[in-house]
Amino acid sequence: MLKPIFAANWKMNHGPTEARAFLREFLQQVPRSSDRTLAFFPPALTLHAVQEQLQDRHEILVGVQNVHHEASGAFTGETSVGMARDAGARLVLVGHSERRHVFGETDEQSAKKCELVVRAGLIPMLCVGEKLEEREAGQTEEVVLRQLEAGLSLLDAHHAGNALIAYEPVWAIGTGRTATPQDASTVHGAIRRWLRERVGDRALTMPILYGGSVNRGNAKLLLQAPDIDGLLVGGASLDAGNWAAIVTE
Ligand SMILES: O=C(CO)COP(=O)(O)O
Repeated sequence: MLKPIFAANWKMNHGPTEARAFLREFLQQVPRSSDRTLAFFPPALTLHAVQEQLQDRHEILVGVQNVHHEASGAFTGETSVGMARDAGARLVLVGHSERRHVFGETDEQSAKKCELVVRAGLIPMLCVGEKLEEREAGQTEEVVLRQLEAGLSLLDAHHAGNALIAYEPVWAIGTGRTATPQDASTVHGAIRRWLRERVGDRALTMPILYGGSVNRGNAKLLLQAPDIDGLLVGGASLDAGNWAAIVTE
């Protein structure tokens, strides 16, 4: 079993002041441990405050929730991967379902983002997941593997093998409806088999995270299921005490 990764995606929550208060409380409750990896994806404007609070805890990874698919230019309101790196991010979420379905991000853009992220020396966490109607039509694997293939298409096997993958079924995100450990594990297994074709045995140690209505009641069971190597959590990561309990239980 790989060392579990607990990743908090704060989405558009927690400005710098709230983030500082969150981390003061969280760090008191969560001692350093080599048994797990922790990561935070705060909003871009909060990144600096998070880095400041984590200055003695370099083992905790910090990332951004998105970058633009071009390296620089006239893109008002956007963040480039170079800026993310300069600000201290080590990870970048790519292709999150809200980027895809609320902001219309395409597979091609996800691919370009992954390429820029890797070139900048950062690590992409590529998010994939099917919509409810796709699941009901029996298309889950087809959709997930298509997104995976497209997202990693511009990377060589070495860099693709360094990516992190997050399976987040769209119907489970923020809905209180979690995939069962068995259902999630089946999809993770399909992802791992596909990755093995693409990057060889490196796929055996590539973390595949599950996300979608993870909470204190289901986190452990999900992590016990085969091929689920970590959790990418939205709502349940917003309260310091609750998130501390999930990562330490
Ligand atoms: O989108 C998610 C994490 O990236 C999941 O969000 P929730 O945990 O709120 O369902």
